[in-house]
Amino acid sequence: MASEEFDVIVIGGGPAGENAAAYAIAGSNRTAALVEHQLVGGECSYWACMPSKALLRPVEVLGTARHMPGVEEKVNAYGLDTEAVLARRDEFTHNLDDSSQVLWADSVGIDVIRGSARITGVREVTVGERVLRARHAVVLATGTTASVPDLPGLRAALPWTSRDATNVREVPKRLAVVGGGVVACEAATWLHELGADEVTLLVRGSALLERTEPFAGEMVAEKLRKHGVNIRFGASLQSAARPDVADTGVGRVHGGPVTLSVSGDGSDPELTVDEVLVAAGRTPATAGLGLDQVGLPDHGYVTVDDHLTVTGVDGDWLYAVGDVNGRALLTHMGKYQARVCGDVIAARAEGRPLDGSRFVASADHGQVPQVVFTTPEVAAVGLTESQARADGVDVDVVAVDIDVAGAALSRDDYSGRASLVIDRASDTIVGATFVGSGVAELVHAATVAVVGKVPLESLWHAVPSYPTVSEVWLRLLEARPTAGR
Ligand SMILES: Cc1cc2nc3c(=O)[nH]c(=O)nc-3n(C[C@H](O)[C@H](O)[C@H](O)COP(=O)(O)OP(=O)(O)OC[C@H]3O[C@@H](n4cnc5c(N)ncnc54)[C@H](O)[C@@H]3O)c2cc1C
Ligand SMILES: NC(=O)c1ccc[n+]([C@@H]2O[C@H](COP(=O)([O-])OP(=O)(O)OC[C@H]3O[C@@H](n4cnc5c(N)ncnc54)[C@H](O)[C@@H]3O)[C@@H](O)[C@H]2O)c1
Repeated sequence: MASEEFDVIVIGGGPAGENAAAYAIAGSNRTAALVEHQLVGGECSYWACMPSKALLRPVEVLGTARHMPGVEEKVNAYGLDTEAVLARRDEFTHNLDDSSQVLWADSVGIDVIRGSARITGVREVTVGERVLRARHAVVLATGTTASVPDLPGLRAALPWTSRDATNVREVPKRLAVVGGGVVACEAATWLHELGADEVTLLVRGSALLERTEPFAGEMVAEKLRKHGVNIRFGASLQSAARPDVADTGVGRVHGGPVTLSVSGDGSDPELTVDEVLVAAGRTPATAGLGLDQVGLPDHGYVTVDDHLTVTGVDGDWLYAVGDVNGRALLTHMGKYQARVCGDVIAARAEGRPLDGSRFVASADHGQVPQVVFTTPEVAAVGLTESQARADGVDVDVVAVDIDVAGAALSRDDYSGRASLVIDRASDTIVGATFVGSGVAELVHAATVAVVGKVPLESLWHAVPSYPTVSEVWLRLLEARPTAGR
């Protein structure tokens, strides 16, 4: 077996892995290998964030146009042009060709190695016949894959996962979606608009988007229902039967009708659909990765400290960034961790102390922003009221409808709501949630306030421009009894 040496070896070429490799060698003559067994760019670029947002943007634009006098008269008779929407999606995913990402890797001095990697010893990674040795660090960035519950008949029915939904080629007319989380809500939104006439969400809990403020899930549910999506809460999938299964490829209907057995919500116990999309969370891609070779459990999320160093392994050489550490399953958080991790590797390689906040992934703890691109959008950062109370924080909560001039101007049917969770002791915001059209771009101001621990007294002087949706900040501050008085 050939043996090669690199300063840094990264396993997994998704957004987290790419950034960890780039930061670890930036401005130095260190070498890095990035091992990828599918496409450089990872789940995000080809099967997750990029295609899903490319599919959702036209839905939002059409929704706005349909509520804008002067425009609505021109568009109301039409739906989306499915072919054009899918073609634009394919442009964003580069038709599943990663050559531009590989060129970028090359340009920053990263060697891309194709193949499936596994750890075979301390600082040692094996890819097929090649044994790679790391002088300084090995970074795990293998991400997650879609979880498909082990229910009778379900896996045999070849259900859709998020990859099929984002890479849709053939829109099923009757669709069941298992789950009520982010993937379920977003996918139901675009698939319904692209022509899935009968969409049923099977949600085992009692709310959508359970990790957000309750009003967010309620507003998304209300809008989905208004658009004709059937949401069954308390509905538990028991089994699936698909007599005519066909492996037609990603994004195509996988055979004949599927009959689902559903219990718990008192509604029809049998549901027959053309396709079932399982959106029931993620499984870390650690099975077979050789974690047991270094004394770690051989599956599950990999636990790290705030330097992204894997806990339970001596020598500070093994790191894990992105989805695989289970801290925050979001691209921007994986890339943030990667920047911290790369800086830590560089500092340790150069014998510099880890002095300063740049070397600590502090935002992972209660300061995570997220945008859910549903109709309406949900944008949130930090803690919800219930999370803050569970953490023992004494909080005030203010919530107002987004009823400002900027909102009314942006579309005629604007309806939205915003809330702040305020730590009474420090008079700072520990959480913020916005629901409404276009709120995706509103959340970063809240992130700055949360991370910067900006006192509300100071925020009173951060004057939102008129007429913008951001004016809701003023309404929120006014809604707090003592604000600015
Ligand atoms: C439908 C959907 C939509 C999403 N939308 C958003 C969004 O809008 N915004 C957002 O922030 N997040 C979104 N996410 C989450 C986001 O996709 C993930 O958080 C992100 O991809 C994680 O990046 P990563 O680099 O950790 O892992 P991944 O992107 O999963 O990349 C891991 C890479 O490692 C490779 N790999 C795995 N094992 C090995 C091995 N043994 N050897 C070699 N290579 C290996 C894989 O092939 C893959 O390329 C979405 C997720 C889904 C499912
Ligand atoms: N816009 C975004 O930021 C975005 C978009 C999509 C996905 N993501 C990320 O991807 C991750 C995965 O998304 P997701 O929607 O798959 O997961 P999720 O954790 O958000 O939701 C999973 C849903 O499936 C349900 N569920 C879990 N196990 C089940 C079972 N056995 N039977 C029936 N229902 C079950 C849960 O109750 C929940 O409703 C999320 O953590 C999210 O952060 C982000």
